Amino acid sequence: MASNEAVVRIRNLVKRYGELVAVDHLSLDIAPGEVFGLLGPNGSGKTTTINCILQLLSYDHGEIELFGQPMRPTSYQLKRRIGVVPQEVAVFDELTVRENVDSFCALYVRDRARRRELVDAAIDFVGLQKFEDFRPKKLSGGLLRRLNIACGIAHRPELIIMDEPTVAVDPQSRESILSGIERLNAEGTTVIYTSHYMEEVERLCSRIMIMDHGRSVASGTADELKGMIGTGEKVSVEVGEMDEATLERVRSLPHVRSAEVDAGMLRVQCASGAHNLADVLGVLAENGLSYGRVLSEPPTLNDVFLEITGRALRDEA
Ligand SMILES: Nc1ncnc2c1ncn2[C@@H]1O[C@H](COP(=O)(O)OP(=O)(O)OP(=O)(O)O)[C@@H](O)[C@H]1O
Repeated sequence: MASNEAVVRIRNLVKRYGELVAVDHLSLDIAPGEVFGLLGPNGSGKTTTINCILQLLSYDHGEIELFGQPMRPTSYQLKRRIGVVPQEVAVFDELTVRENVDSFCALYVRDRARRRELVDAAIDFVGLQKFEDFRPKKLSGGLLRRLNIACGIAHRPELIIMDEPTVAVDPQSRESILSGIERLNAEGTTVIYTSHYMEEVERLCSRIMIMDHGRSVASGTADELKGMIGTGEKVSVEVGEMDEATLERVRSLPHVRSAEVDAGMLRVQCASGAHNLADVLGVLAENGLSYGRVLSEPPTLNDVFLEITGRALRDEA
């Protein structure tokens, strides 16, 4: 494969469940070494897209290529280059942690000595060394998710597809999962990461596609996506009391969309533009108002989703 050839290429993918169009003319290209994020609320079509890529679902229309070759249900040579971490934990209850990882790895690697090395590395990677002999039922939700990941990555795939791997995990396991993905990517692995957590996608992903109702509503880097909208930063200033006339002056600043005082904090939503924070503080100073803490938060991917679709990302989460 030429180094700049897309690892994943999708053109005009359509998947219907009866009347419902779950994926609606979706196209994307993922380059080698990217962490590509599919971000969207529940039901936006992320899992369906993944399952189409993996040929676990038949689809109505479109083309899917992996590593420059058409992906078919029988493309076993391509499938062995992919590691899948499904949304639902899929491990064998009767096997221990080590036996589980080994049995998934054995689907691709026959040599026992090599497999032992890979299984050791995968267990180390997710930090389950102390739990090697445990059966899944004895593991917490977070540890189970880590086992799910070890099973998906042990054979060292070039492309890893992770479908919401941090849903319902404790903060420690979440951090372990996220930093693990960063390490895999640093080693050159391409990753597709689906989530409805914008903070995770923003931290991990080099590019993001925001999905809604099976369609791509926007895609780009996090900065590019935020640059597409008119929403700017949220400025919060600890003011204690504030008179109505000064508040009105803040409201009349050119880039201010709304301003209100709530529990001693002045909260200002700005449109994108330069000097928003300085302008707000300038009005306070001119009117002799002293202030305490000042916080300026840039727009989030939720603001992007909200501005494009009129709904919050987590409405249905
Ligand atoms: N087997 C199925 N039969 C009918 N409708 C389905 C089926 N699977 C998914 N859907 C519907 O297709 C749409 C897309 O679902 P999908 O699971 O791909 O979304 P998602 O973004 O992955 O959401 P989630 O985070 O909940 O998994 C939803 O409206 C869902 O209800």
